[in-house]
Formats: sequence, structure tokens, C-alpha cells
Amino acid sequence: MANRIAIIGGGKIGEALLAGLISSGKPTRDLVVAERSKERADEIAEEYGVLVTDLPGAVEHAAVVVLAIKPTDVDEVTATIAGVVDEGETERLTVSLVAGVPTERYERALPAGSPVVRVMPNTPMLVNEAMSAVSPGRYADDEHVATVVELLSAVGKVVVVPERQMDAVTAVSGSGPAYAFLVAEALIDAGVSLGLSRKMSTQLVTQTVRGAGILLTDSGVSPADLRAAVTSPGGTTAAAVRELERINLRTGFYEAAHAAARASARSGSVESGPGVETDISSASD
Ligand SMILES: NC(=O)C1=CN([C@@H]2O[C@H](COP(=O)(O)OP(=O)(O)OC[C@H]3O[C@@H](n4cnc5c(N)ncnc54)[C@H](O)[C@@H]3O)[C@@H](O)[C@H]2O)C=CC1
Ligand SMILES: O=C(O)[C@@H]1CCC=N1
Repeated sequence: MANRIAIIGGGKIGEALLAGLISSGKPTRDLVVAERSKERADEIAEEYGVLVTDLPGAVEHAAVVVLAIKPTDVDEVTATIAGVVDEGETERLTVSLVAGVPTERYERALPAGSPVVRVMPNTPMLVNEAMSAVSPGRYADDEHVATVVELLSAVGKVVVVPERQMDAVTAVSGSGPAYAFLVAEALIDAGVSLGLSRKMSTQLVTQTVRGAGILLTDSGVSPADLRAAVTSPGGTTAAAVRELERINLRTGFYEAAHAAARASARSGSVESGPGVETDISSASD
């Protein structure tokens, strides 16, 4: 049990964590996965050579249990875990990657005093370039936080934030890769509409997005200044940016991020159903 990590849910983010941990040198004998879908379980076992078993089996011998399941599966899964764990046994650390669900909900379901750490990662974890944010629950101490930070540092960058900011983090970095991919997708189509082959347009766009990302992270220069450096007076970029301002792209991103944060808050609330708006204004420091 000493070093073993159980990943519950071998879907997109569970696989991203598994792949990232293995590629960063974590031995497969220290990893176990529980996956409900037989087809998916077979895929994971074959691709990564890890033990894939049922939920109680995975939890039993693990020191850290990582939940990579949908918000709607949380209550069922935590009830099963609580059935496996002895009353008063609080050594096992639960790490939730689930959007929206507060640590308090796990703490209520697990044995009293169980340490829980909430994490919002993102899929670039697949290539060890995740951005993860970590929030300790009520019973998680500095050592628990350090354990989770160390785990996630193997697959990307990590920040620690107060839990009230998690819906905002989810909207920005959790969902964020999708916004970047949407921009890439649209720009590829735009290139095709200008007469480029799809293959050529894809190559031009993907390397441009990669290069822009690395320049942004490595130069220490603000996005506004980097954009200004591309924008020659009276030139092509200025013409394009004028169109993007005309269609209110910035407002679109504001609205999108706020909608994502509201969806995060909603998905974690047992009381509120779909469509119920939640006040997230308390997210700010
Ligand atoms: N996909 C993403 O980019 C991110 C997802 N998340 C969070 O990660 C969680 C999972 O998301 P995805 O991986 O995208 O979903 P997914 O649907 O791809 O994966 C969930 C997996 O859990 C399995 N599962 C459900 N109940 C189970 C049980 N009782 N025992 C074993 N396996 C079970 C399902 O069969 C499925 O393979 C969500 O809560 C989401 O909010 C967080 C950050 C980013
Ligand atoms: O779309 C979702 O609900 C999950 C959480 C953050 C990214 N994907």
C-alpha cells in the first residue's frame, strides 16, 4: 500500500494522469486502475501494462485514491469506497479531479477525518504539460498537499489555490485547452477557405499555436506585448484583429468562462439541478 496510487475512472483525464505518471518514471506496479467499462478496462491494461481491477480491489491496497469519474458518479463511488475503508481509518488520501464537487461532499461520505484534496488538472497532462490547481479539504494537512503537488509536478505545473476559486480555475485552465483547440480548428478551416490544403493548413496552424505557446511561457513578455510585436502598423494582423474586435471576441471569452464557472458550480451541487444558475462572485480573493 505504501506507494500505490489507485486511479478510479480510466476515461480521458484518468488516462492522461496514468500516461503522464508512467512517462515520468512511476513504476507500473505502483499504479492500479478501476474502470467500469470492460472495453475501456481492456484498452487501458493493454496500452499501459497496469493492473485494472474493480473499485474495492483498487482502493484496498492504495495509499492514494484518485477520482477521475463524472460528478454524477461521485456519490455511488464514495459510498463504495466508504464500504471498503475501516471506520476510523484515515491514512488513505483521496484526491478528486472531479469538476465542481466540493471536498466537503467526500468528507461527509468517507470515515470522519479522511483527508481529501481537490485538483483541477487539464489534458495536456498526456504530454507532461498539465496545468493543475490544488485545494486542500478540511482534514488535509501540509504533508497531504505536498504529496499531491509532488504527484502532479511529474506531469506539469501546479499551483495551490483556496477551494472557493476552483470554479474559476475550472473555467480557465480545466476547460482552457478546448478553447485553444477550437481556435486551432477554426483557423485551419479558414486556411482551407483561403485555398490551402487541409494538410498544409493544419501544419501551419499547429506549429504556430505551439510556437506562440512556448514564446508566451518562456519569454516572460505579456500576451498584449507579444501581440503588439506581431501587429505591424497598417498591416495584415491589424486588419485581422480589427475583425476579431468587431465580432466581440473578448466578450465571447468572458461569457464563455463565466458559463463554464457556473456549470462547474452547478455540477457539484446536489441541491441544484441543471439550468440552475449559481452565484460565483465569491470566487475572487
Ligand atoms: N476531460 C478533461 O479535460 C477534464 C476532466 N476533469 C474531470 O475528470 C472527470 C472525468 O472526466 P473525463 O475523463 O473527461 O470523463 P470520461 O467519461 O472520459 O471518464 C470517466 C470514466 O470513469 C469510469 N467510471 C465511472 N464510474 C466508475 C466506477 N464506479 N468505477 C470505475 N470506473 C468508473 C467511466 O467508465 C469512464 O471511463 C470529470 O469529473 C471531469 O470534471 C477535470 C479536468 C479536465
Ligand atoms: O468539461 C468538463 O466538465 C471537464 C472539466 C474541465 C474540463 N473538462
